[in-house]
Amino acid sequence: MATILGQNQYGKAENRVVKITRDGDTHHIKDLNVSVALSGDLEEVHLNGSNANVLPTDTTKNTVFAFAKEYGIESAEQFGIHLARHFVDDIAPMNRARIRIEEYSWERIANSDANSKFIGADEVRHSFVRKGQETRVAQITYDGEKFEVLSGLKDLTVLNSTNSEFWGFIKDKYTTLQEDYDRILATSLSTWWRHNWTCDDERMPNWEKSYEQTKKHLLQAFAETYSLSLQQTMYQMGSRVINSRSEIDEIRMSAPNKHHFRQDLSFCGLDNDAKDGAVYYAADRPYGLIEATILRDGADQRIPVDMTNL
Ligand SMILES: O=c1[nH]c(=O)c2[nH]c(=O)[nH]c2[nH]1
Repeated sequence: MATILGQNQYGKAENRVVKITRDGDTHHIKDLNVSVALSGDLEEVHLNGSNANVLPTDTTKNTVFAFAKEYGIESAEQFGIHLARHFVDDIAPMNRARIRIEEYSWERIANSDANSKFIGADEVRHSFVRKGQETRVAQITYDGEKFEVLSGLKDLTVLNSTNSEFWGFIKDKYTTLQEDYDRILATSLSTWWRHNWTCDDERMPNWEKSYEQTKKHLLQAFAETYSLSLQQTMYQMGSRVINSRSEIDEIRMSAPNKHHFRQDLSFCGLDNDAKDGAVYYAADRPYGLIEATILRDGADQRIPVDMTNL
C-alpha cells in the first residue's frame, strides 16, 4: 500500500536550563524548561534512514545550554526567538522551528536575621523560594520570514467569595442544579495570548513587562467583574487584556469551574446560607470546563483551540 510522510518534527524536549547571573553578591535566576521542535527537508531520514539532514536532538539540547551561557536569558520569549532564528537561518535543511518554554519563577527569601553575615541586605542575595502562583509559558515559531510569539500562563488559581450568580439556564428533566444568587466563583486559569509582533525589524515588545501587565489585567478583571457566569467573567478578562495591551491581538482561555457546593447541614439543624458565611464542599471533579478565544476586531484566530490543555 502506498504511504506518504505527513507533518513531522523533532528535537530535544524538556531541556531544564537554569541560568544564574551574578551582579556582585546579588544573584539572578532564570529557570526554564525548553522544548525544541524542528521541521524541514527531512523526508530522507524517515523514508531511507539517511541522517545527512539531521541535526541530532543532542545538538539541539547543547545549543539551548550554550545560548543560555553565551547570550543569557533576558526573557523566555527573547531566548526562544534567538534559538528559533538560529535553527532556521543557520542549519540549512530546517525551515521551521517551534520553541516551547515553561518558566518557573523564584523570589528572594527575606532576611530576618540581624546578625546574619549578609548584614545590610533586606533579602538574602542568593537564596530563593519558588513562587507558586502560576507557571509562565511561551511558544515561538519561526519559518525563516515571520515569527509567531505566544505567551501565557497555566494554573493561576483565583477565587471570588461573592459577586457571582448562576441562574436562568435551560432546565430539562435531567436538571437538578438549583439557581444560585450568591456563590463562590473559582478557577485555575490556563491561557495563551498572541503578540502581533512578527518580524525582526519591527520594535520588539518588552516581554517581561507585557507578561506582568497582562497577568495584572486578568486578575483585576476577574476581581472586578460581577459574574452571571464563568463564561461572562472570562470574556471580560480577555477583553480587558485586548483593550489594554496593544501588542496582543488574541487570547485563548481555558477555565475549569472549580465548584464549591454549599454543604447541606440541615441534618443537624444548621442553616448554611451564603449571606451568613457558609461552609462549602470544594469538589475537585467533575468540573465544568469553559474555553473561549477573545480577539481584537479584525484579527485572525490563530491560537489552536486545544493549546491551553498542553
Ligand atoms: O458559570 C457557569 N457556567 C456554566 O455553564 C455552568 N454550568 C453549571 O452547571 N454551572 C455553571 N456555571
